[in-house]
Amino acid sequence: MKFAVVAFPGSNCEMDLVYAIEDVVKEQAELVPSTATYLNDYSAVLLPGGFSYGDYLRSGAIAQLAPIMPAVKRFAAAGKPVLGICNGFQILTEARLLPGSLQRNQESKFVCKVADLVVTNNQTLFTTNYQAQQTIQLPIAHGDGNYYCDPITLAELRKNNQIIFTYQNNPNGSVAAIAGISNRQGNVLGMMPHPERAVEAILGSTSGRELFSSLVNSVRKRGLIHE
Ligand SMILES: NC(=O)CC[C@H](N)C(=O)O
Repeated sequence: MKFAVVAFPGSNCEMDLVYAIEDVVKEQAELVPSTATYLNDYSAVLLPGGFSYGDYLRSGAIAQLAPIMPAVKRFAAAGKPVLGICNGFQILTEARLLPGSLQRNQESKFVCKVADLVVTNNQTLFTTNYQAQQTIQLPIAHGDGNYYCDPITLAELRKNNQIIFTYQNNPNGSVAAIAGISNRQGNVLGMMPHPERAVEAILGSTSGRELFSSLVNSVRKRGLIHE
């Protein structure tokens, strides 16, 4: 199975994602430049963290216009897995593949620390290897991680179990302490914490491993494998 890791100008977590896939869950990962227009050969598409286009205008606002994005939208519309981490989450909201937006942290400061999270939905393509309501530790590192959506959208997210991760100690002012959400269909996940930075004990946490192993299992079960 082959995963696409899309690199935008200013991405800085793409090699950490490649490491998590190749060295930890032992699958293939390919870096795909954001100038590409084709993603059909992949089992999943991953949008990494970083500062695409220097976060100009708003984080993710320019990246969502990159040539690769129509292919990401087609991939998502086909029900295949798309994961956006940190800046990747920001790009997915800007592209309207996920509802709401990521705004400046409440205290207007960049937050960089390990966060305690709750896996509030372990029934997604990305979370089946976690226990229900499991507490996990993942690093966060963002200036624009304050998730906002209006009350109607929040009610829908709750009703459809689209809130996948929440913070135990809300570090950025996010509505309902939301750290990660999925789309209604469950195949697109955006999260501010960095699972790819928590895949080896030496990194301080291995809580990210289950996310990648869940994704591999789901791809296998659904027959989405491209060799
Ligand atoms: N680590 C990241 O992906 C940073 C995300 C984003 N550019 C921010 O500071 O909010």
